Amino acid sequence: MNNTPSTGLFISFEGIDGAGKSSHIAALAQAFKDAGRTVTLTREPGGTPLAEKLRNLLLHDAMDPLTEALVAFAARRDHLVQVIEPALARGEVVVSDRFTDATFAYQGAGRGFDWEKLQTLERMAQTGSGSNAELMREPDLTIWFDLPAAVAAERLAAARVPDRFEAQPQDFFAAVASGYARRCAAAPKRFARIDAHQPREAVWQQVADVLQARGYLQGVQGAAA
Ligand SMILES: Nc1ncnc2c1ncn2[C@@H]1O[C@H](COP(=O)(O)OP(=O)(O)OP(=O)(O)O)[C@@H](O)[C@H]1O
Ligand SMILES: Cc1cn([C@H]2C[C@H](O)[C@@H](COP(=O)(O)O)O2)c(=O)[nH]c1=O
Repeated sequence: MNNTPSTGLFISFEGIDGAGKSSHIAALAQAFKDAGRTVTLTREPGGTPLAEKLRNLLLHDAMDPLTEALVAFAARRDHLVQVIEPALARGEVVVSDRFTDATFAYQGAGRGFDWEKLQTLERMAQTGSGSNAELMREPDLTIWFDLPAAVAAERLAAARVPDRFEAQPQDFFAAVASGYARRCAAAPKRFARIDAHQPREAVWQQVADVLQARGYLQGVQGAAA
């Protein structure tokens, strides 16, 4: 079946490390494919060869908060120009594991970097990346997995060796979560808050309900693995 519409759809997933986004992102991408859509599944920082190199620096090399923000936005600009805008122009669904809200949450609320300067960088990096020079590209929908920092820490302790961010103390993640809450309050139409402190099936049901309520996907089946 090829019912690809002429306009694309851009969905980002956000949340503190360990909030449980990963398996649901894959399941959502599959649900769109089952509905006949072409999906570009991507992530930030990353998504292009250059941005993946910048990701490696961001996750493993010590740097000050402004440098972190500049690296994140440099990676984002390349990702937008090389991958996201072309996919949206082809009418695809772009599903990204994190986007700009992560920079506000981690570098802004987490590291304490100036919120207004981040807004300036956001406008610079996300304007004129596609065919419409005036447009500041933002996701059509941001699915925010809200989970207490203490619960995320328990989940991650059992899961994997931490990178530079995952090794931060719980206070840092509580601050990051407050950054997401601030972005959500500023853009309530774009954001959908998911209560991620639930069993996987219940979390998936919330994601499916959001997609259905917004008319992006009907009759979504199947819980995330
Ligand atoms: N609803 C859930 N209940 C309990 N454990 C969960 C749930 N969802 C995910 N987990 C577990 O928590 C850990 C972190 O999940 P996951 O890697 O999906 O998080 P994430 O948000 O993608 O994290 P990151 O952004 O750091 O990559 C994994 O071990 C996963 O199996
Ligand atoms: C986009 C973005 C990400 N980060 C942080 C958030 C996470 O700790 C890592 C990415 O790891 P993940 O396992 O792929 O979630 O990077 C950041 O600090 N700033 C950003 O803009």
